[in-house]
Amino acid sequence: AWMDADFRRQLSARRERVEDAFEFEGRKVGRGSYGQVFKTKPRSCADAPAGDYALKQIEGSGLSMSACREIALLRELKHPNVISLKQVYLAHETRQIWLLFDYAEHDLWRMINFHASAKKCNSQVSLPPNFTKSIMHQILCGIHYLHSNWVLHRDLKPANILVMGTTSPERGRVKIADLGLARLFHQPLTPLTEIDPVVVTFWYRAPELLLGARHYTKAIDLWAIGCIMAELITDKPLFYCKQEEDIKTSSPYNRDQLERIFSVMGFPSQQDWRDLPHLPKYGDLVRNFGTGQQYARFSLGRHMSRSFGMSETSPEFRLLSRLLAMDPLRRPSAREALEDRYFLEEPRPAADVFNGFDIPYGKRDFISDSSDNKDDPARQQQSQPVHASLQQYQQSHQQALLLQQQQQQLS
Ligand SMILES: Cc1ccc(-n2nc(C(C)(C)C)cc2NC(=O)NCCO)cc1
Repeated sequence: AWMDADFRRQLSARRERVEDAFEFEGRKVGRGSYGQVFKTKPRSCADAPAGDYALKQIEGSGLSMSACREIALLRELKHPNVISLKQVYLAHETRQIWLLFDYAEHDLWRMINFHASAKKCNSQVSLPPNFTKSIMHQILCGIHYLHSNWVLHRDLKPANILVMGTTSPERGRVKIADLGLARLFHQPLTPLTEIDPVVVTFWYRAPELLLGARHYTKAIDLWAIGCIMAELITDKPLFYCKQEEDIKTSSPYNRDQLERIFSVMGFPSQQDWRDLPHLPKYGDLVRNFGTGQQYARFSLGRHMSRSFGMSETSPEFRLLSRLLAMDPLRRPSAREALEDRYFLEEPRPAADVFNGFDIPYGKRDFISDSSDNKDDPARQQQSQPVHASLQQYQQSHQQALLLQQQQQQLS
């Protein structure tokens, strides 16, 4: 052994063990190919400040490439809208790696599902008028910070946008994370067969990626942010596309996903996207879609006004259509998006996206070990029956309303 045995024994005796410092038994809130995440509190003896933490046990053992990347990346990054790594624990006996993060009670995937269910049950959930604007502003601030540090996210989607809960001092603050599985491979053309066969959604993938672009770019992240903005407005994935379970494609070209994009956006003309013919899969595109005449009457404006009564002249729509430019060169940078009129006019974006309103969403459920991993959000399944938390919300909200009415009658 390269170190003196006695010295090693001393080090090992002094090393803080994660199980001594934190209580996490039976408090698993997430699991995927990346490992598993627990909601945890520091034990009284630990020197961590009180409050909830997320403890991530990284899959595999020893310093894997992905563990190295995650630690090296996160320890350099510090921004209010990016998840922050608090501590790293190396369990030498089991060669396990544990990462400690601040705990985020909510994420956009669960929040949007909650609103979609509420709409289906025709029950109203009250949210501040600047809710979407506040969330968009903080996502763009976080991505602007990452992009200025030359960090691309590569897998932005609602499940990766966390929001701090009411027990956190940062109530209602957005934290960009990567709970991911696509994080393991940088090349956009990695055959999905190599990635865990969990269903990967293409709904947020920019058209150039679907047409074989070889490198991720900042513009690819901005496209995904446009998709998230539309979903926050309508509570539906803009480019929702049914996909066969455990899609085992090795090609980046996904005809159904492209078809969905064209049926919302229309088909890009030569003027819209000059470099389109230079993309690797342009031949497949022409073979499958010809000149795209069948999409001539479709446009984002038509889709958003018909499906949501949104005006094509509103600042909200204008920013959305800038983010969803088919040609990546025409999409704004994060900074240009932040300077858009949408964020300058009333109501202004708020630091607490809930703006002091009650937070209607339930807490995360604990995952028992028996249930298979169908629960992880990457499968776009619901871990908690959303209507359960909806009922809780209605009951608590109902009581508050009754109390208010009684008080008004009394006064
Ligand atoms: C292998 C690996 C996995 C996740 C990350 N990663 N990257 C980021 C950004 C948002 C800074 C880009 C955040 C993370 N990691 C996490 O968000 N970890 C907490 C839940 O797993 C990096 C590398």
